[in-house]
Amino acid sequence: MGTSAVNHPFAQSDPAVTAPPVVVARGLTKTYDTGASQIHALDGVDIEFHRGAFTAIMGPSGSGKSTLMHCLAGLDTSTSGTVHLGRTQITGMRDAELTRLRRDRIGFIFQSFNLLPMLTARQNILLPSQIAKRTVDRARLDHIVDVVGLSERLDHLPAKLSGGQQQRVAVARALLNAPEVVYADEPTGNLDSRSGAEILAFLQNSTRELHQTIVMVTHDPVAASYADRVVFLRDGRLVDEVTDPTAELVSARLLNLEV
Ligand SMILES: Nc1ncnc2c1ncn2[C@@H]1O[C@H](COP(=O)(O)OP(=O)(O)OP(=O)(O)O)[C@@H](O)[C@H]1O
Repeated sequence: MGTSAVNHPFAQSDPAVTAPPVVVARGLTKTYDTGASQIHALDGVDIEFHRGAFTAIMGPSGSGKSTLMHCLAGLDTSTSGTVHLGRTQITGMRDAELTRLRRDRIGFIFQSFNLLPMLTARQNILLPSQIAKRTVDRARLDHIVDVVGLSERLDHLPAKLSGGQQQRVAVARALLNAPEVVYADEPTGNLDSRSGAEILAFLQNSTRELHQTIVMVTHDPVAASYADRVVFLRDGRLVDEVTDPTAELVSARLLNLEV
């Protein structure tokens, strides 16, 4: 009797391998024309992100990490190539459509938290759902707030919260709507190492428990080690990839790219 890939126990249990891709980019390029010369910020990137997988994007400064994330998330337009979110091709969409798509289907976590200072933690978490006139899943809200340890602080303004607590609010806000993908741009860049580790553990748990798909840009090999997979960019091209990374392995691969 033959064994098919579908029946393989590891293939079935590894979401990074078996789940259909949530985000697919093909032949993605982004060229800046500076007059005297052209900068190829992205130079033909093909990449997929699968449901429930936590992926880190790394690479030397100027390698194209932010450009890639912005093009994937519909925050920037590519010069050529395609990006799909599920069955939806987002390249070529008009601004208004992109705004709706980002609001309804994508979660964002930024280095600088991006909370509204006049709103409490609870109001910040609920704001995107209110703007989108979405019914809030109360059980999911309670679960997420509980997991990130914000239950006692929901009525605080951001100014009364530590950086780590503010980022937990941003994580809860990003996860509440169960978006198809969460993009995190240096989410621990402004945090001390303990708060950073907590945030990364929450992100990691959300992929395991809630099957959340997360794509994170980071400079930090320790942060990247929380991911299932690390992809490396150099000069706008994908040049390396590691699964089940350790901080040491990621550091060594990065060092290779910088020489
Ligand atoms: N608006 C722009 N005009 C011209 N060149 C740009 C522009 N934005 C980015 N670039 C160039 O595109 C390339 C990729 O930039 P990008 O910010 O994506 O890199 P990065 O890997 O995120 O860098 P860092 O780690 O320093 O944040 C760099 O050479 C950068 O100088």
